[in-house]
Amino acid sequence: MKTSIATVSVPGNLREKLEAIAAAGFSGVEIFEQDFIVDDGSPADVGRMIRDHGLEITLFQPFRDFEGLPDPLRAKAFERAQRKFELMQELGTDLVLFCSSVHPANLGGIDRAADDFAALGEIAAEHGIRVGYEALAWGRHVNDHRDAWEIVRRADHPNIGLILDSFHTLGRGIDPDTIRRIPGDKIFFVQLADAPRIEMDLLYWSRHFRNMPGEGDLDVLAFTQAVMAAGYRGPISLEIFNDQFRGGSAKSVARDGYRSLLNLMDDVRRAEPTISVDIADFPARGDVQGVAFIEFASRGEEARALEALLRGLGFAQVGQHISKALTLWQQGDIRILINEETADLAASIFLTHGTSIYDIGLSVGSAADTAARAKALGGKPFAQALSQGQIEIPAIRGLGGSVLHFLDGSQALSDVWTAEFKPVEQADQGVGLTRIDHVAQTMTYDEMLSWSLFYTSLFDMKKAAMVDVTDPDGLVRSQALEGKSDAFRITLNGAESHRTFTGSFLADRFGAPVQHVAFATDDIFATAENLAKDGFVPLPMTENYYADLESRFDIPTQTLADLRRYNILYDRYEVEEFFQLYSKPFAGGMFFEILERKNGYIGYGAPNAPFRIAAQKRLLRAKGVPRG
Ligand SMILES: O=C(O)c1ccc(O)c(O)c1
Ligand SMILES: [Mg+2]
Repeated sequence: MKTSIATVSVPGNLREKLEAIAAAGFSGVEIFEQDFIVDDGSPADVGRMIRDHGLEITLFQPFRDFEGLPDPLRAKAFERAQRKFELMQELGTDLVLFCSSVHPANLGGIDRAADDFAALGEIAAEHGIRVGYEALAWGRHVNDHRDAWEIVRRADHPNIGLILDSFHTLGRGIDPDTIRRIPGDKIFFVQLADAPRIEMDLLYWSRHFRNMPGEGDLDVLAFTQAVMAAGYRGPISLEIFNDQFRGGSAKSVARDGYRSLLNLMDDVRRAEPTISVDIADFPARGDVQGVAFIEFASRGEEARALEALLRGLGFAQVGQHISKALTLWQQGDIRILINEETADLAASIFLTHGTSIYDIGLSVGSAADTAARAKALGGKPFAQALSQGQIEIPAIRGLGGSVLHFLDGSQALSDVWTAEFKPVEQADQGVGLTRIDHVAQTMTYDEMLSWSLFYTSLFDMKKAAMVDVTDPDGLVRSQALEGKSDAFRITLNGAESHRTFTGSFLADRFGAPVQHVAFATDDIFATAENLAKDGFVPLPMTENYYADLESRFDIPTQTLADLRRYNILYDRYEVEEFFQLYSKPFAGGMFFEILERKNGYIGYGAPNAPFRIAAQKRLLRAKGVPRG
């Protein structure tokens, strides 16, 4: 299968676009005319440059406002078309996209348009060119692929075919299964785009908000299944108009595009196994069964401070690595590693960013399969030299350089804790923390789609609704991703301003660092009591907060007193209840959360977030940001 992307989807000048597109793994490219015009090379030069990148020009586009015009406009449109055919010959491509006319003088009429295309087909044939007709969702008379198909059918010319674009079909709410009745050989080209479901003018929506398949809310899968079921076997191409992408990095946009396209085509063959999809086989999305470990890069004083914090939270040092400066801390099913190595990735991360979580271990069904899928979708495997006695654990680079390790129940991997670590202390009950409820990653707002695509293409995870969290100094958007079971949840927090608590943490980190980890307990009051005995001081909440809780919810007097006493935050939805408490920020803005979910509460306490952030900022402003 030819994988293709339109130049308009990728930022940069034409050369930068081509470089990124080729590097991401695409085999073809749609040349958006503007991108060609702004280049200073001749058509032949540009064509050569594209082929030198190992890319084929799959389509030249768009040609606007051709059909349905009265003379002399009609004659002028034919003349314009002829010039573009000549240009295409020099560029070295034979397929052009004509989009349905928005011209005020367009007279309409299916047969008039069909006659225009039949006549155009003759000229196209003389130039060895094929013309594909696409219904723009906002076309003046033709805005539905079924009408565009009727025009192509009546034009009845071998050089005239149909171009389908998922946005125009799905954006208008047209049933994609209507594509199944179109002969596949008359579909000349297929463009894909997704988009978030927002009520707005179609043209504006299309030109500014499209995104990669899987990043939005449209049923691009059903559309692509229909196209393939119709017998289409040409290039599948991404055509994404998106303001954010235009200002982003060419490399990342192209990489996300490739990931999204392969992920989608894999979904197509799994959803409808009778469809043959010509891409290499790779394993299905895995189910994540939980967070097996989180690993800090730290050193010296900062590492001692972190150890003290972990002890205060009830963790015991259960292991010392047999050959590395690596300690293992445990409570319940929670494992935390502190890496003080001076020569590997942990070292370089500590030196540049201070104490950070740089590695997350996930428990999956098959570690090898998960790593293979990640690689097939353009992910980079991660490997460091193994020290003596170390087990090789499959790992990949996350976006932005962090690391994900995969553990499973296989003999070799499940032995890692006993094989690689010498016992130090016994783990006891601690303060009652049982497991990691979620890991919260921080990123710029622009990176959120990349990360949600990264996780949802790799794992069986669903996106929860986006939540706005207000910080005194800006907005933070929060998106939760959840596995099939609730064993693995991750929240992506996108900061738009560096003055937010999230944004200021991000400013001196790299990639999309973990800012907080939430531990679950089955009894938060008992845990809080244990913590108090151990001298742990939680993030203090204000009296105003508790007065407001009292006014909003009917809370028994004793419970309310306990919430106040232990600085526990509270939320309720019908019978579902949620309790949270926080550590004070450490290491430049990281923190731990302790939570209890009751009666199936599935959220993250979003109503409490502004109060928690204000409390964190109050502390930081009072003391400056302690690093250790
Ligand atoms: O927004 C547009 O004008 C436009 C142009 C060409 C396309 O293929 C398309 O889908 C939209
Ligand atoms: Mg299009």
